[in-house]
Amino acid sequence: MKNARIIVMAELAYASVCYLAAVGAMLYFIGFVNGLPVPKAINDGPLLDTPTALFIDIGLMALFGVQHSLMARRSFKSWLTRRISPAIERATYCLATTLVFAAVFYFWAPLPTVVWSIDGEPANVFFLTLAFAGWGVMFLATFMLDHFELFGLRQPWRKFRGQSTPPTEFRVSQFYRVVRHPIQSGILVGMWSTSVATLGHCVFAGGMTLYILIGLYFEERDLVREFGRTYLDYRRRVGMLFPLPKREKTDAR
Ligand SMILES: C[S@@+](CC[C@H](N)C(=O)[O-])C[C@H]1O[C@@H](n2cnc3c(N)ncnc32)[C@H](O)[C@@H]1O
Repeated sequence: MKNARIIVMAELAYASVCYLAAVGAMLYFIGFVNGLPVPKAINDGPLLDTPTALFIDIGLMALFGVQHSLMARRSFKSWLTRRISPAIERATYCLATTLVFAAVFYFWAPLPTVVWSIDGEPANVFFLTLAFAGWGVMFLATFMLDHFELFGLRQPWRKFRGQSTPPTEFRVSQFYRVVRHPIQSGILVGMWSTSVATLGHCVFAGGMTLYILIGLYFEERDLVREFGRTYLDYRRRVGMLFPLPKREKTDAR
C-alpha cells in the first residue's frame, strides 16, 4: 500500500518534470522560429553548403513527424501502456516531443538565403505583433480544451487524488466556436508571421505546416469516430483553421 502511494507520487513528480520541460520547449520554439534572443535561433549556427544543410533540416523535420505520428497511434499507446502506467503516457509523449525538439533546435543548420523581406521597422513590429497574437491564441486555446491534460499533468494528479478518468468531453467553447483547431491556427500564424523569411525558416515552417495538416486529418478521423454526427455537424458549421465567411441565413419555409 505504502509502495503504491510512493509510485503514484513518483509518477506525479515525473509528469511535473515533463510538463516543465514541454512548456520550456514550447517557449524556446517561439524564440527559435521568430529569431528572438535564444541561445540558437533558426538562422544561427555554422554555415554548411545548401544541399547538406537541406538534408539535415529535412531529416530533422522527418524525425519530428515520425515521433509524433508513431506516438499518436492507438496501437503504440496500447503497447506503451502495457509497459508504463496509463497515467504517465501523455507526459511521456510530451517528454519525447521535447527531446525531439531539443535535437531539432541543436542540430538545425541555417539556410540564410532570403525568400522574402519586407523592409522597415513598422513591418517588423507588425509581423512580430501578429506572431505573438498567434502564440497567444495557441496558449489560451490549450486552456479551452484542458491545458493540464494536454501536457500530461492532470492524469497522474487524478490518480494521486484517487479519481477515475472521465470520458473525453466534446468542447466547443470560446475559440472552438470560431475555428475547429485554434491551437494549430495559432501555431501557423505564429510561425509564418515574419517580415524576413530565410530558406531555413520556410523549410521549418513548411515542414511543420505539412505535419499539422496531416495530423489534423487523422485527429478529425478519430473525433468523428468518437463523437459521430455531433462532430460532423460541427465540421460543417465551423472552419478548420480559419473562420468560415458568414453564410446568409436562408428562409427555410
Ligand atoms: C493537441 S490537441 C489539439 C486540438 C486542436 N486540434 C487544436 O488545434 O486546437 C489534440 C487533442 O485535442 C482533442 N480535440 C480536438 N478538438 C476537440 C474538441 N472540440 N473537443 C474535445 N477534444 C478535442 C483531440 O482529440 C486530441 O486528443
